[in-house]
Amino acid sequence: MNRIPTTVITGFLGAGKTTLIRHLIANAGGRRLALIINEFGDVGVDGDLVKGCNDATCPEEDIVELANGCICCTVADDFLPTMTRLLSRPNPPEHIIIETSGLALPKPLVKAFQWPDIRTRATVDGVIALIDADAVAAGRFAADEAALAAARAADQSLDHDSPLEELFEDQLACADMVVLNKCDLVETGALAGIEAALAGETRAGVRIVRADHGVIDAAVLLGIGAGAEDDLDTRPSHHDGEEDHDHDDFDSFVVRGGDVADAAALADRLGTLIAAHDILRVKGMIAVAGKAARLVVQAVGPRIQHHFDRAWHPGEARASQLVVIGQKGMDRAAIEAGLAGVLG
Ligand SMILES: Nc1nc2c(ncn2[C@@H]2O[C@H](COP(=O)(O)OP(=O)(O)OP(=O)(O)O)[C@@H](O)[C@H]2O)c(=O)[nH]1
Repeated sequence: MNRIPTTVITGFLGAGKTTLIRHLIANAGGRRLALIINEFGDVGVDGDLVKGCNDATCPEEDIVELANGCICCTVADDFLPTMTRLLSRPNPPEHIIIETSGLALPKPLVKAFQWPDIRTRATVDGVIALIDADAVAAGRFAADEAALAAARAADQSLDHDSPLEELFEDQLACADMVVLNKCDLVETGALAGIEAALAGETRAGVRIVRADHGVIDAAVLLGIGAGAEDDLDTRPSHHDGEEDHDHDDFDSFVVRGGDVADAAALADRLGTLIAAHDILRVKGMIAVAGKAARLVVQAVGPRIQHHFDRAWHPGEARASQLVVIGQKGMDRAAIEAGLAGVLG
């Protein structure tokens, strides 16, 4: 029986997973795709952005959102039933793409493909780890050795690396292919050094491919034929042997508002708040006063981008909402207060 190939796209918050998937859908070479999109925050922004593509290769009914928690922790409750439903359709997709949340560990998801109900009908064609070249160059995943030493001194039982570093390593160690994305933001001369460092974290023989805006040929990404669920032992994780893991090191909340009078002032305020607080990622949709289109706002680390993506649909409530994801303990009240003045 032919098993449906499934590609798992992993990568830290804001690495460019949704951007890559949008390009893949638009250039799928006629393959009928289904998409499972997982997000850490309560509001599904990525699903909305991908549905906005309106591409016949991946119609809206073939896009399933699993918001509200990382897929690695909701495997049994959310992922397995969703996958079973997709596989049981009278006309199942030819290839399934799963976008994990930026904080998800890929290994528990791959392991789910060993479940009896799934393993006869689907296989993991490949795990693709997206790496934000700009963030690596800025040292955002490197451990803050001084802070770690201080934390260990305060708590003798602390034996793990920084949460960001551990996630980064887990995602790389599970990969069949690494995409070094956002190369446009880094000096070309620095890329070879980044690649050499990444190669030290991957399994032997894993290819590293450079990209801007996730532009990679579908033939490179799909059809790897890895069968990743069959060689999990070669994919080490910091959480091997643990019954359970959590994402306690990270937190997220949603800030809502109405029509925003001044989008530039909002971006400025976001920049100030990101610099002052432990914010890792902000994304959402904004209603701008006097504009028929909605503004998509994206912040990855200190870099903030915004663009109008489409007109508000008739009957759709004009509303502004931003998902904020950061390190545990970020000052939510101060961030909310900071945004309140500019969020309408
Ligand atoms: N300059 C540049 N920006 C990029 C590139 N790829 C993605 N971006 C931008 O980075 C931001 C985040 O991209 P997404 O595709 O949403 O990242 P993601 O990995 O899906 O984010 P999460 O789902 O929140 O983890 C967006 O503003 C993108 O436009 C790239 O290669 N170069």
